[in-house]
Amino acid sequence: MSDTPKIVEMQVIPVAGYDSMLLNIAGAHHCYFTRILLVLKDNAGHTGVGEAPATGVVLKILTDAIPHIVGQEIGIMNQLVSDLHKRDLEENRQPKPVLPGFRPWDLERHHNAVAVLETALLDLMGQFLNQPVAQLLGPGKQRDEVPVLGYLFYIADRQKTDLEYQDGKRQEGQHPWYHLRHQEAMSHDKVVQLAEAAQDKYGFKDFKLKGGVLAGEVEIETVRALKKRFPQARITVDPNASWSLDQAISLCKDMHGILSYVEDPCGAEQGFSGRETLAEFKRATGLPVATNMIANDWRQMSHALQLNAIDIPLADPHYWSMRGANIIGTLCNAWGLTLGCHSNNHFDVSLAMLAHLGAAAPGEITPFDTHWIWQEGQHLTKNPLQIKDGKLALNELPGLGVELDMDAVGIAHQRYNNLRHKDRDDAIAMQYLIRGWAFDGKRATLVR
Ligand SMILES: O=C(O)[C@H](O)[C@@H](O)[C@H](O)[C@@H](O)C(=O)O
Ligand SMILES: [Mg+2]
Repeated sequence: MSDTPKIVEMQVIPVAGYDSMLLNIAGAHHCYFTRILLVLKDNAGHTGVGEAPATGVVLKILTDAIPHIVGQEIGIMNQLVSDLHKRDLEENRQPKPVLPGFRPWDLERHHNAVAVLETALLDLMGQFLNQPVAQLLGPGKQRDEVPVLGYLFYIADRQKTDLEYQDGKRQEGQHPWYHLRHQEAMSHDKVVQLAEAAQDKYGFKDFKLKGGVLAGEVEIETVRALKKRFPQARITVDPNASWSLDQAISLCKDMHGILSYVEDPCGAEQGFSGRETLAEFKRATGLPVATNMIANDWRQMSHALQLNAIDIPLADPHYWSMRGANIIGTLCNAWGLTLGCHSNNHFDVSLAMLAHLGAAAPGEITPFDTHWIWQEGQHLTKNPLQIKDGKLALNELPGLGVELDMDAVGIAHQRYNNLRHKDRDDAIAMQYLIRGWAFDGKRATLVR
C-alpha cells in the first residue's frame, strides 16, 4: 500500500557516563548516570536514534517491543507508537507512589519507552523526507536557535566518598569550567563562581539553582548572590516541592525582580495536592510558577490548568514524547502560558531532542533546562550540538541530525554493564556524607 522504508533492526543499548556529586532533594548524584539509546535501522540505510533515562522497567518494555517493531514500515509510526503506549500502560499498572514520598524523577519514568521509540521513528522519518525533526512537529520549525539556561547545583565534596568521581584535574589550556564542575561548591561564592565559569564557557544569559539541599533561607541568599552578579539574568530556584506552602510564600514573596519564576516551590501537603498548593502560592506571591512535578500527563495538566496553578510547564520530551511536548508548546502559545523543558543528566542524543523540540515551539519559550554542561565532553555522537551564547543551534542535517559514534557507545555500554547499581539512586552517594541518610521529600537533604 505504501512505500516507506522498513525497519530491519532495533537495538536497545543502555549506557553510562560520569557525573559530578551534584546535590538535590533525593541525595547526591552518583559518579555514574545511566541512559538508554534506542537505535532503529531501516532498509533505506538510515539509522534513527532516541535517548531516555535508563531503568529496568523501560529496558524491559523496549526489549519486549523488538518483535513488534522490526519488519514494520516507518509510515505506520503513529500506530507503532500507540501500540507501545498500550503495552507500556499494562507494564506500568503497578500503583503509582503516593505523594509526597516520590523522588522527582519517579513520575517521569512513565512513558519513557514510548517517548524514545517515537523519537527514533521521527529521526528515521525525517531522514526519509530529508527534513529535520523540527519540521515534522506541530507548526514546523519556528527558530534555528533554542535558548538554554545554566543549570547550577550545590556540589558535595567527592573526596568524602570512595566512589569513582572524576577529579577534573586542571589541564593547561583547558577552560576552568572543566575543573570547577568536579569541585565542592557549597557556598554562595562558590555557586557564583560556577555560574561565572559556565557563563564564560557557554554564554548563558539565565540560570537555575537546584534547591532542596540547604535551608530555604540559605538557598534564597544564593539566588540573591547570583542576581547581584548577573543583574540581567532570569533566575529561578527549584527545591523540588520540599518547602511547605507557608515557607515557600515567606521565602519568595519579596523576591520580585530577583526570581523571574519559581519551580515547584511547594507540593502536596495536609490533604492538598501540589496543584492546589501551587495555585495558592501563585495567588499569594504573584510570581510565575514552573513545574515538572505536578503536570506531567494530560490528566494532571487538566487539573493544573483548571486551578490556574502553573505558568510554565516544563514539558520534557523524554516523558511527554517529542510530539506530546510540542502539543504542550502549541497550547502554551494559544493560552498565554510559556513552554519550558525539564532535564536530567543526559548524553548528546537528548541534547538534539531538546533542540528540535525548542525549534518547533511556537511563540515565546523560556530557556530550556539541560544538564549537558555537567556531561559535555562525553559524546556518543560524532558532532554534538554546542551551547554557544546560551543557545543551541540546530545543524543542517535531516532527522535529529545526529550520527552515533559506535566506539564511544560501546565504551559507555561496557561502563553500564560493569555497574552494580544500574537504576538511579541518589541515596547511595549521600550516605557517605550522612550515615543512614534516607530520602524525605519534605526535608532539605542536608538539614538533618
Ligand atoms: O538532580 C537532578 O538532576 C534533578 O533534581 C533532577 O532529577 C530533577 O528531575 C530536576 O531536573 C528537576 O527539575 O526537578
Ligand atoms: Mg524541577
